Amino acid sequence: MPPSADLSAAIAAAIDARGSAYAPYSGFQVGASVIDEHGRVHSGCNVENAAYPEGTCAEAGAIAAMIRAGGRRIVAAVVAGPDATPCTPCGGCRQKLREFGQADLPVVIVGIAGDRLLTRSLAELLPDSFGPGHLG
Ligand SMILES: O=c1ccn([C@H]2C[C@H](O)[C@@H](CO)O2)c(=O)[nH]1
Ligand SMILES: [Zn+2]
Repeated sequence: MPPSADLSAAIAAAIDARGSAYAPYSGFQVGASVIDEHGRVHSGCNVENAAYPEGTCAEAGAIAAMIRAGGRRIVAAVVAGPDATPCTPCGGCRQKLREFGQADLPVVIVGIAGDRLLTRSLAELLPDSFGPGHLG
């Protein structure tokens, strides 16, 4: 787990990003953030589409922002859901996190006010996963 100051900043960024979510179809606004190997925080929100399957998750936005900024490793991730039920990442996002995170990567799920609801390692969320190492 990163220092609590860094984690606090990442939680604040995820909450802030949630406020930018474009979710007119589900009404389910999500924000996410990642801390990269340099300690920098990157965030994203879900962006839905009238062609429903084209919508993207908040985690994907945060990862895209990290890559754009030159980050290549995720040391912690935060997901901020819209209610008191932990918004655990979808299967696709678990795999996206796997590309840039180790088995012990902490994924912190927070509630409306940034209260920590659940913390799971990436290995817990995605056991026996397939990753870059499989390709040599
Ligand atoms: O971890 C999650 C779970 C759901 N969503 C989005 C996708 C869709 O826009 C809406 C409802 O599934 O929430 C995320 O962004 N991240
Ligand atoms: Zn997802």
